Amino acid sequence: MSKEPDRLFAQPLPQVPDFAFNEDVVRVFPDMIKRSVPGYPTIVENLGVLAAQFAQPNSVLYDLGSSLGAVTQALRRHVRTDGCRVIAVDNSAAMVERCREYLNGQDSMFQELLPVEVIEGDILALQFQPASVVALNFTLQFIAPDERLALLSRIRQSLLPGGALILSEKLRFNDPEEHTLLTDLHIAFKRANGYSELEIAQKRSAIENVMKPDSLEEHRERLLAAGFSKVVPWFQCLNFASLIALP
Ligand SMILES: Nc1ncnc2c1ncn2[C@@H]1O[C@H](C[S@+](CC[C@H]([NH3+])C(=O)[O-])CC(=O)[O-])[C@@H](O)[C@H]1O
Ligand SMILES: O=C(O)C(=O)Cc1ccccc1
Repeated sequence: MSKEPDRLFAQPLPQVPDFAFNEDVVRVFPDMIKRSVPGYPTIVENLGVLAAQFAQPNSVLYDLGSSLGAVTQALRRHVRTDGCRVIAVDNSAAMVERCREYLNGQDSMFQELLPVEVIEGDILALQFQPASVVALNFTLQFIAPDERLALLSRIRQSLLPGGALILSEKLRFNDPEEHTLLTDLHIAFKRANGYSELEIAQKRSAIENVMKPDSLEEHRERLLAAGFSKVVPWFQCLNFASLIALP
């Protein structure tokens, strides 16, 4: 994994452009996500453990919005179920290119890993195959809000009995006091990880047009509307959470 530190927003920018998953972001992404998302390493590692409980023989495990394939690597490390394969999908060409390199690296270091296919494409246009695990690890928040229900409904339709969707997201909170407290604590987390006030402010303005978090209640309602029968939060650290949704 690239060890390059994230300094993308360290210098004052005359105008902060909208955040995009381009080559500059790809270069620093492992550092950026670890220093920006409290609990990220715990979520990724445990996603593999969870997936192993839901994986069904001869089915697909999807990693949607796979970025550099951290979730895909965890799935391949933990799932041993017969006939499973991983399909990782991302619409950033720069992410997909580097993801394939990292997965080749994983293949050369470990034996008996699940087969994997990395697709460069829009998850909104994907034809889903029968799946036992679908991971949306901090991806749904980048999908246009009016597309989210239809996507979750298609995922629900593709899920096999015994399978699960694992959905991780940044949350907003309807209670203003709770929202402010957890947002301030998230800023303190970023500061503690070496980000300056300028970096925090410029990153915030870069993502505010492209990343639209929902509340836990909105997630639950929409997942039920999409046909899921049960929604179980299994992790929360500050304003970041991960949910298990059962078909
Ligand atoms: N419509 C779309 N179709 C496909 N990919 C998309 C789309 N929209 C956004 N993406 C992709 O979703 C990913 C979101 S990052 C996921 C982290 C990863 N899951 C991880 O566990 O390391 C989250 C973050 O950076 O906060 C990016 O790679 C986008 O290109
Ligand atoms: O950086 C932030 O404040 C975030 O909310 C998370 C994030 C992490 C990586 C890319 C975009 C957003």
